[in-house]
Amino acid sequence: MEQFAEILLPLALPVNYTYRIPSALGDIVKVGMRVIVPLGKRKLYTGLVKEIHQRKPKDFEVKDILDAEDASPIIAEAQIEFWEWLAQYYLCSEGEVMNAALPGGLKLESEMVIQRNLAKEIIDAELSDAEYLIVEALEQQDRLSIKEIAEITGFANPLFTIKELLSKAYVVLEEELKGGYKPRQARLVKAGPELNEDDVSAAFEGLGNAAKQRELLLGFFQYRNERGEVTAAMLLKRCKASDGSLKSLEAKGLLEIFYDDPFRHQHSEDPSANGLFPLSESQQKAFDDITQHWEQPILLHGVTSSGKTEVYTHLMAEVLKQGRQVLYLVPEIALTTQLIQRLERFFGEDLLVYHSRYSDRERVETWLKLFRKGDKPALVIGARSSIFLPFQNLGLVIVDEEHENSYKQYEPAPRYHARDAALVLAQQQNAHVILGSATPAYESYFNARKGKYHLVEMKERYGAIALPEIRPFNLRELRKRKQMRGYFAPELVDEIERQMKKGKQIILFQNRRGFSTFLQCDTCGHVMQCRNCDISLTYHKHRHQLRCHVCGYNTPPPRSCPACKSQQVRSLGFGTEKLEDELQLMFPEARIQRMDLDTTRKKKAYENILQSFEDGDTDILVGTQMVTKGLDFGNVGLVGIMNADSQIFFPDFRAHEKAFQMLAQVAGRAGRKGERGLVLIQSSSPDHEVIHDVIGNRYRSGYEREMQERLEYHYPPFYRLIRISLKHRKKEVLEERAVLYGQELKALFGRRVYGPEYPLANRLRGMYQMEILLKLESKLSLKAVKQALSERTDAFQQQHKSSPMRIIFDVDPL
Ligand SMILES: Nc1ncnc2c1ncn2[C@@H]1O[C@H](COP(=O)(O)OP(=O)(O)OP(=O)(O)O)[C@@H](O)[C@H]1O
Ligand SMILES: [Zn+2]
Repeated sequence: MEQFAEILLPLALPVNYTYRIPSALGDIVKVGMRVIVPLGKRKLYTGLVKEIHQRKPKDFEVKDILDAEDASPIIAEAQIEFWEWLAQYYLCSEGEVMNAALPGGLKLESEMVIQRNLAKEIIDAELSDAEYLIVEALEQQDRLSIKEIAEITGFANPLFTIKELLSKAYVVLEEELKGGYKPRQARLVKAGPELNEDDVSAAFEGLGNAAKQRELLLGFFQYRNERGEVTAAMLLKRCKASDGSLKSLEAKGLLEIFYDDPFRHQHSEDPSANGLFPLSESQQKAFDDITQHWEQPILLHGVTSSGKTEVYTHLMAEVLKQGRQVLYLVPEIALTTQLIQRLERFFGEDLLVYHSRYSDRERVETWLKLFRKGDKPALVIGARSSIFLPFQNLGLVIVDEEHENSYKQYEPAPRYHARDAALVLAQQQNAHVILGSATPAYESYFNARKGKYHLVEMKERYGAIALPEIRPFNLRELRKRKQMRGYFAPELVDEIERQMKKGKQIILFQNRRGFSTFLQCDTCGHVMQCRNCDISLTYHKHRHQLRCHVCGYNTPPPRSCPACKSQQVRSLGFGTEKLEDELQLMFPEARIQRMDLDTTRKKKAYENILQSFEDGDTDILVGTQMVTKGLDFGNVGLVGIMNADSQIFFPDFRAHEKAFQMLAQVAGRAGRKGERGLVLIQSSSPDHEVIHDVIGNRYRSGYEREMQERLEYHYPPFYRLIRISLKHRKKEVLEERAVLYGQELKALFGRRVYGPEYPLANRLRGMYQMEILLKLESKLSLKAVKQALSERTDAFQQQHKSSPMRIIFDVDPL
């Protein structure tokens, strides 16, 4: 019976492709394994086997799988089901999901690289014409990938010819995955099949006068006695022998070279709760409540510093004890260094950390480690991409700070939300899920109120410390009365001074990086804009540059206005850089550190800034929203919010929700140990209801207000959104197409279609863009909608093939 395989290719193809499994590979190819397949005339791709079946495709000629790239699968079968869901839900191809899922080193555009074996001289008679062509090409160039060879020689499938050349030793394989990684493997030596260990003298006799080999064999026995394990490198060094001698012994069957599994040292100790902090009464209550109800997803709503982390830790220990696996998702791994160190002490070898900022090598290693654990207990702590890891016995998923936007991937597809995807992953693997936050996303809270999640609340801070006192200041009034000291209300300045005298630390929050937010000409009003984007440029003083925060374009600041040549160019608005400068002038003695994208690009930068704060070497920490994410420092007496307005008045339906979350979170960094903390908020509308809610710690009142609005204006959680971004380099083309496309969608979905409209910025990275928003009633079948949407879009693109407009779907956009 002929066998076929459905192959995932790392491309945005609408369907997966089917290939024949040639009989030579019949026993080798398995689901979850990487294979090499031809695509089009010349291209070779590495794809992943999704399914093996006997259904011969009817409407096209099937090509053969050329070779297998792995000896065994690299993903668990359960993952495929998850990938399918992601592709279907987020409207992208399974290949795109696979691309996002696999770490670079396991990626599929791998390229085998061939080199000429210079030790082997060319004997024409030994080579076929095809083989000769390749050898010749390699004489010209040191190394060639298979793809390159295909291009140079014009062979569609040079692979088999290359295999011949390999066996004839004309070429060698530099088997190198692009971006590549192979786990480090130790080359070890053990007794061979011909070695009779009961009578070793026979072996020595058999070696006759091959002195080096005798010495090597003797060395092997000695070494093995001492160490138990013999590495080839050490043995050769000790006996001053060559690899050739070792190979001769192997050829005689006396010794055998083998490669060690680098993960064999993994042993999972029985994880026990020993060493965990005992839970407080309210934590214990939450713990019990959770374990009694966790057949259902849990929403843990606990105020800042209520000690949610400790509750998670006990829950993790519980699940690990049951022999199952745990995924602990955090929005930003760099901010959890201390936590990781602590968890490492309890969970030891079972703890794995995964994050896209890690090197490829580290990520592949973690991936394979987890995969090889099979169904053994493991705890993974990681950022959003860790939902893709090959769990095979997932018992619990925790999504910490579940309201965080960083769980959403914007670019490229799949544009998934790790929290929502984690809920599905957990369901597929029959695992418990806990979403936790001091300021839950309104959608999550809505689900809890509706009974879809079980709500667990923690209303007190750990150690019964009061929530901080929060005082607002009216920027407009203070400016009018000319009382502001630079960007500071006088009380804020006084309070900073007082806190420093007390030996307390201070966090100042300004959600803009750079020096000034824009440069404007006083004479004509011209604002310096990015060349590629419809965005004003930010001035960065330390680098003396104007920079675009979207595309990275930068240029020295102009001496005069480019529009009217006036010299009166002013910088307006302020970012963290300027704040730091002003602060240093005001408090020359203060030790100030800044935490934003610009200061944390280097690998250890985050850790260093936080460590310095933790150690008390920093008095004032200035930062963007990075300082809001779950930081836990005991000595923060004061938090200052430099300007609450930009959050509150941002033109987005979630602005109030987000503003509340951000303000409440940053406020929550104050007074976590010992004394009650103080928070000062500067705003031009200090009477705004959002600020009132923050001051009074009234999560629910904002929630209820917003629910009214969302219902009325057709927003989530009552309606589901799909945002369709349309992009083109030419404005006219975009506008014309967008209108046509919009009409087609309106014919399908009627009044659920909004737009096309220009978003806040018309042009980003050199592309003009417009948006269409679909608002879908929650009772609508999302699957049917998506089906219709994909089909109509494909047809539309077919009709407008020349210079196509890019159409990007974002399901549940943020
Ligand atoms: N059972 C416990 N024993 C000792 N210390 C505890 C315990 N529970 C919590 N703490 C301490 O209380 C502080 C606050 O806890 P944690 O950081 O977990 O709060 P949180 O609920 O995650 O707050 P946030 O939402 O603000 O991040 C931490 O310093 C933590 O070490
Ligand atoms: Zn730009």
